[in-house]
Amino acid sequence: MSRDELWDAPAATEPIRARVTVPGSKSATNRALVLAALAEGPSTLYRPLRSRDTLLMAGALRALGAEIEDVPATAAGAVASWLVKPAEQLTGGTEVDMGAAGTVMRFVPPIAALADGPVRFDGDPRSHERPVGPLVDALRALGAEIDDAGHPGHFPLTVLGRGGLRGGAVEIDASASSQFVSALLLSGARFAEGVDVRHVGGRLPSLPYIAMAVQMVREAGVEVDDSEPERWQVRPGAIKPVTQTIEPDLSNAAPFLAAALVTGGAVTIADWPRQTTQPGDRLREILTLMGATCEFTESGLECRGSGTIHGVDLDLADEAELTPTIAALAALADGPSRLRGIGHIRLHETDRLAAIAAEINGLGGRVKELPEELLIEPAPLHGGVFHTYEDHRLATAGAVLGLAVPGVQVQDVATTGKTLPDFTGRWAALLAGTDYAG
Ligand SMILES: O=C(O)C1=C[C@@H](OP(=O)(O)O)[C@@H](O)[C@H](O)C1
Ligand SMILES: C=C(OP(=O)(O)O)C(=O)O
Repeated sequence: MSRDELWDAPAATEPIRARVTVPGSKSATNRALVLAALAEGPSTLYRPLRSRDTLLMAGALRALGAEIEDVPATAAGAVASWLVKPAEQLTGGTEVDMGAAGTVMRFVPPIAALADGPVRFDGDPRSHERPVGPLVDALRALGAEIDDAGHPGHFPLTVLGRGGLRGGAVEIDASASSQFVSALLLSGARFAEGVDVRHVGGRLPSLPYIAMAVQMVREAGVEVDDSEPERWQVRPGAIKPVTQTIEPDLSNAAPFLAAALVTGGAVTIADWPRQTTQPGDRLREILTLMGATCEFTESGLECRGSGTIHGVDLDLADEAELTPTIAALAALADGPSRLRGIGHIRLHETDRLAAIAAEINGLGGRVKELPEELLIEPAPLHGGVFHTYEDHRLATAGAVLGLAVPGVQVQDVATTGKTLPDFTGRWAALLAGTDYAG
């Protein structure tokens, strides 16, 4: 499918009633892959996400010497898995394609410092714009050698692996991306002195994702002290192999649950974890504020729409990747909304504040973009092309609007493959109320 291709987003003719199984969490899959590649023996990940971002992570770790075997699901009911065998010694003299995956861009350079030769990092044009400078500075302070002479503090760059890293105490301004902190925590046990990271600077976004890194590193037998706010101390030591099942991606559940609100229907997301560090868990609260009733059932989380969507005033700094879906719902609400604390998503796959405002307004909406917020007034919307800027979450937001607004055409819907394989097939099953057959 070419990037210019337009997908006719289906309008719903009746309330949607469906049960949806969303694929595994991108963030958990890529953290688990990293830890498995650094562990002292083989690990198994059940139900990993297989999408562009996780295949790029697997490719990066293979380039550094890890073996990753993809074991498909069987007709007899065994779930799909990835078997990861770490390398005896991480190998340099290689290149890593990062695509536009923030997790690959931030989590892999610290690993490359442990390799036995240079590792060159490059990716999609957007990877040259997304921030990495504070992580480069931190890695240098921890003993790494990095050649970023072409465009200091940006990709493409080369990490000159020396087979190990001193580590120790470091200050980092992670206000542009929490992934800088997660990156240091995931590899820190393998640095000679471990790592003692302090965030200094503006507001740190996406805190639940740092909590996810802390939890997964601890599950791998590593000692982490996070008792002080904005400071994380990782003790040096072995990373234990872990056998684990990856949770469904709750951020990717957002557009499917939104369909219940838009159509006054009921959507159940299968296997929603009762306890999780995923920021998407806050959807239960957010969608309730927007007028839905959300409750756990035997099969997962069910959200029922009332037929009316309420406007909301929300600080979304911790779960900012939900913004495109929430903004789409807000554009269809009965009153104005204010989405705050989201300035850093200008540095995501695209400038999301600018893109959301331009595309909803292109359909007749009234969205005002402030430096760190969106103000959204409901307005009668009409059909038209919804551009997506190689941003998977813009594409799914266009699909949500299309349920209520006939004639919405989503450009480059295939960009959803960054984190969600076969989105259009899953969306068709949602509208039909049938199980997604794959
Ligand atoms: O660590 C992670 O897995 C993520 C952290 C967040 O990044 P930022 O802190 O850059 O927003 C989030 O938006 C991204 O989708 C995944
Ligand atoms: C910001 C996102 O991704 P990345 O991991 O590339 O930062 C996202 O998935 O919304």
